[in-house]
Amino acid sequence: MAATIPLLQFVPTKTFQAKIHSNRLRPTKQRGTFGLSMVTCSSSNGREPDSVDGVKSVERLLEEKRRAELSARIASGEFTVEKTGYPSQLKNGLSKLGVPREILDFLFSWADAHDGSPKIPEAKGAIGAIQSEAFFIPLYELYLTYGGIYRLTFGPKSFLIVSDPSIAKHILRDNSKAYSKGILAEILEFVMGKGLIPADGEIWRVRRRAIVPALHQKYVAAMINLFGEATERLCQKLDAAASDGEDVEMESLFSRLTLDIIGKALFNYDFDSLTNDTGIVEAVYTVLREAEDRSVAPIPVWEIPIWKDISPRQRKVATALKLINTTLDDLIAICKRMVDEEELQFHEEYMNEQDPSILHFLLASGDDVSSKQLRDDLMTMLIAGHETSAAVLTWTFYLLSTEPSVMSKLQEEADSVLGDRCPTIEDVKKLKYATRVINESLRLYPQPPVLIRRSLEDDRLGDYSIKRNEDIFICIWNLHRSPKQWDDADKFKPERWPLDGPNPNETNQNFRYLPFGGGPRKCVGDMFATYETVVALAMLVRRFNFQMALGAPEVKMTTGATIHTTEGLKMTVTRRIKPPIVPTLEMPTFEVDTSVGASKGDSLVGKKGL
Ligand code: HEM
Repeated sequence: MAATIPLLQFVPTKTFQAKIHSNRLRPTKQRGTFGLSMVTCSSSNGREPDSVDGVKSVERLLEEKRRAELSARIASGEFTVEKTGYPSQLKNGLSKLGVPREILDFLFSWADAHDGSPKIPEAKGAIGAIQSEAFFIPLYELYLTYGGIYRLTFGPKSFLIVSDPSIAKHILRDNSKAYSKGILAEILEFVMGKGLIPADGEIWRVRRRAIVPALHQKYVAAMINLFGEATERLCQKLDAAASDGEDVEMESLFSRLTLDIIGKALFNYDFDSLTNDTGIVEAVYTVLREAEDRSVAPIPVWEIPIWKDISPRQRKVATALKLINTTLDDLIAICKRMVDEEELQFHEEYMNEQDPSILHFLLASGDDVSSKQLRDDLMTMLIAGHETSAAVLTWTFYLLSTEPSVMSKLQEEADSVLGDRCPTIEDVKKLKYATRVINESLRLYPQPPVLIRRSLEDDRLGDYSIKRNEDIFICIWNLHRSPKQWDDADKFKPERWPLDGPNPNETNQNFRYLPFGGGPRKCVGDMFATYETVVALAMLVRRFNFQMALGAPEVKMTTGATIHTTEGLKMTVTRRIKPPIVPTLEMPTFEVDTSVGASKGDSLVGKKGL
């Protein structure tokens, strides 16, 4: 099944850049991950020599021309299938299975006669002719032409692309029982098993009911300290880089930051990946990359039994998985012993102060589940809560590098709310602008950019009838960037979310904004992730200035489960000359740590004098 996804590796037009983002998004020829896409966003942060601008504007003109040509080709119907493809495909499929032609003719003529509904607009798969490889960019182009639902057909395979809020609401919330995770579950099975993300049906219901209570308010509040401590470790790394005048690659640092956080938060394990790159950390990355690569492989060779034994890569994956599983089994065993020795009084907001992890909560709650299922759930949350948050931070810092005025406002807020302290839950609630920056970053760079579903029964989507077994992509990228839904859709504008308004979510935005999905399968870690990214953002910007590094490679976008960069986010980090801090009554005093150099004030983080 994974082999179907690379078929989607088509298009992005170079011309798309001006449309999508004022910072010149541009496609690349590099391979995408998770079958999705790749574009580049050149990000020089205004530091390119002037002469380059002339070349860029010629390039831009050429790209606009190419884009106009693409639009004209779409409009001319070149990619449009005249007749609905589904019944004929189904008919052919059944015919190949041996169903007699006469019966099929009778059935399909009856169905046609009784199906008064219009046919879903269809784009056919000669799309490779457009010559490009990014995924959601052409999906966006086609959305502008075909509207909120259209079918994309590649040879024998077809997908419904949904970019309409009310249809998204129907699939995700109103009729969610009629949809499964489809392809996604198939791709992720080897690593997540029957964990919460791929699981469907009864297993999902039972596991969701067990896991959601673990992320209660008291737990999330306790995590704020963990976010602060982990970010402080990152600050120390950046401080050293600032002293040495070395540029830093922020994407990999964010990936490590969030891995360290999620390891502690889930099973009280310190990956310490900010300083350590071997063993279990390497194993986690091996497995993650494999999951992404499988989704774009043309042939699912890993399903050939002998391949597992002879392919060095597959052997490495198997070894990595074994190490992770053994580590998780050990952690589960250790935690079980702790719970057995504990004087347990389990209640709704139960939390063990020494080990506030989700694993501890689950075991203490008497969660009656096999170690394998527990492992699947932990692995699922490890992946779900790691790359997503890292990607949010990466793209937020990229966006900030393009809008210095937003950065200044953010720093002002961080200075006045946090001073030199490690954030508390009350602080985080006051970091309203930082929260809006994260909300807006998630609008422009949704992680993941598409949600995958498969229909389990016939249904109606808007004006259209669909049959069971349709593979569906709910294109959050399109929803979040639709000019129908947003003013200045491509502009990074945290101000679009009023500071005194509610936190934007799928409900109050009527499903045009879905950073954490919606309906029963909505992310269980939304609050956790929001606080995590707000804490990291505020702590980093109060202490450092960030600029795209001089001569850094263009920031190019490639999508896996989340949107990655292709060559990292290389930045120059400098310590801020700090403004005076005006103490407030709530603010504790601090001991001065004179052991640290130029940013002495910042080294006080977490050292409360009172
Ligand atoms: C900024 C960070 C995050 C983003 C953008 C994000 C986004 C999402 C989205 C869009 C979904 C819905 C998927 C779908 O409907 O197909 C989802 C599901 C999920 N997320 Fe997150 N997530 C984030 C962080 C986390 C964290 C930190 C955790 C765990 C602590 C987590 C655990 C999960 C789980 C378990 C599901 C599956 C829920 C279910 O199917 O019942 N996520 N996430």
